[in-house]
Amino acid sequence: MNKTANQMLIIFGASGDLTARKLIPAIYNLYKGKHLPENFVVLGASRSSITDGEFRKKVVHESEFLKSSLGKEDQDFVSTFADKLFYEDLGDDYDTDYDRLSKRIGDLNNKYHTENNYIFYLSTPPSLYEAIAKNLSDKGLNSEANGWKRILIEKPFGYSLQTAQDLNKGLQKYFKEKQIYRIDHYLGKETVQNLLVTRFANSIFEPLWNRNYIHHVEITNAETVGVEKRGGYYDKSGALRDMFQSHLLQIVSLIVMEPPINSNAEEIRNEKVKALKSLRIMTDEKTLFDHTIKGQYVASEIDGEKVKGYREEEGVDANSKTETFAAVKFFVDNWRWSDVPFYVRTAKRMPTKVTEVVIHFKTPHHQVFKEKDIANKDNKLIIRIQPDEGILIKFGVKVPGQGFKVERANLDFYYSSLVDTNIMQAYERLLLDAMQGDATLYARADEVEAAWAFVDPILNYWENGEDVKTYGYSAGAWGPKNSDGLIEGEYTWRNPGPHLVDDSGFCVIC
Ligand SMILES: NC(=O)C1=CN([C@@H]2O[C@H](COP(=O)(O)OP(=O)(O)OC[C@H]3O[C@@H](n4cnc5c(N)ncnc54)[C@H](OP(=O)(O)O)[C@@H]3O)[C@@H](O)[C@H]2O)C=CC1
Ligand SMILES: O=C1O[C@H](COP(=O)(O)O)[C@@H](O)[C@H](O)[C@H]1O
Repeated sequence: MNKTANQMLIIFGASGDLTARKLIPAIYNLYKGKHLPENFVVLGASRSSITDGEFRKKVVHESEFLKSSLGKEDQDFVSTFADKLFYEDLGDDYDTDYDRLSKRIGDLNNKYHTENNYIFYLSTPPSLYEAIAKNLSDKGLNSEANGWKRILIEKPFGYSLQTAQDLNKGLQKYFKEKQIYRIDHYLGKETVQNLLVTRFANSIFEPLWNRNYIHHVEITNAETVGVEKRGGYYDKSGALRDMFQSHLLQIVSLIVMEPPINSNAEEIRNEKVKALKSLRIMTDEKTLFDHTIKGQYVASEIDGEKVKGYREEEGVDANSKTETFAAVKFFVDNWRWSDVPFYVRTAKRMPTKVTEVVIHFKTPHHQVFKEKDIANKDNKLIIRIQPDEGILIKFGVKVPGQGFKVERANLDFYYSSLVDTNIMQAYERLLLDAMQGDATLYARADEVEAAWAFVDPILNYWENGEDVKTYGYSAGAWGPKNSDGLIEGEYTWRNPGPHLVDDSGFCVIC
């Protein structure tokens, strides 16, 4: 295991949702699991005027997010952990505020011997990232002359290719690329990382991992929740920016990439960038019309309870055309993947929470046994990212008895069946990696830009195209009805669902 140096974590946006919901619980679990260095403190910063004690009360002692994961035995840990947390408020006058912040960092560093090693975690609105980086630089807090300095930013990394490039340039004025960590929490999920191991630590999959044997690739990311309290943010973002550009294209890059020469961060990221650059960019309106589907959930009942439509959600425009469902078909222009379609969909308010990758293998080129249903005849490798993390292989077996009737059987592996395995949550894993200076699971500037280059034309078309429609789907259904037709031939999504709205045709809501 790598050694974690003594250090300080400075969280900007410490009074916000992400800090309370994800960051502090993750740091607490690292503390409890003895992964933190001996000398470690957290300094929270934001404009809210609160004391160290009030901060500790909010994010530790009275935190509903921490409470839910605490057992009786945790009480001792909780108070010693809380003692490691501090808070400094920032007003709107950056000069004096950052002077004060800089002095506080220095004082804590001297008192708690954190050896001038600092991680600045920016959990603020993204519009502040560059300004914060500049302020830190103005105070010399980016200098590695004495101790290392890392800056960690949350998605979204831009709103388009242009804004992502501007953000990258803006940050790189003040921090070197190797100091910048762009967090994509899907890369912190064990099963996403396991995509690399499944492919490159086995000799049974990789020989088949190409156009000769794979018919198509299907990726589904479904959530049961709606936009919850993030309507204001989401309405300006939509599913394509919120999930597809980041998390889902990261998964795609791990499926598409060539084997890296070793597991070094730069080698893996070089291959991921090549993979993202090989996605065929869709430019003409006909292809964009045929290969993309945009949907939005409408009011419905789930288990007897009324559920709001997207347009009724707080913070959402009553005439919004923002998509809560996005499905895209695309191709990868390289030797390995030529002509293999990829189908990727993501949505909120679906019947179940699931993220999975399905590799559909081609059916045998000569039919020895007569099987009827082609969709059930193909071998499938299903990588369950969440929940029930694991891998399922579907293959044909003979039904006992006369003749050769073939049925699908399952070879099913569940991560939970591994003994003594404590699966770290994504934020724990990623924070620990950043603390140890391992950027393998962080997105590099060129990866982010390559993903935007693919997504930009779809967004432009969805926002400005003449024939674009936003199709309705009932909250709790598997998306708009016409999304079933996106997958060609005799195939469909692995879990096609009931289409509660207008089952006979399309329900267009714009
Ligand atoms: N919440 C989530 O689930 C996810 C969030 N993210 C990203 O994480 C980041 C934070 O999100 P979230 O916590 O939800 O947002 P919130 O709106 O809940 O929190 C934003 C924080 O930024 C602080 N802030 C605002 N202006 C300033 C300023 N000028 N200087 C310092 N601090 C400031 C706010 O505190 P104050 O008003 O006291 O200054 C608050 O603490 C965003 O970039 C978001 O996109 C990414 C994935 C998921
Ligand atoms: O980044 C985001 O991810 C969550 C889904 O994360 P998961 O780990 O629960 O799958 C999504 O709800 C949110 O809209 C998005 O910003």
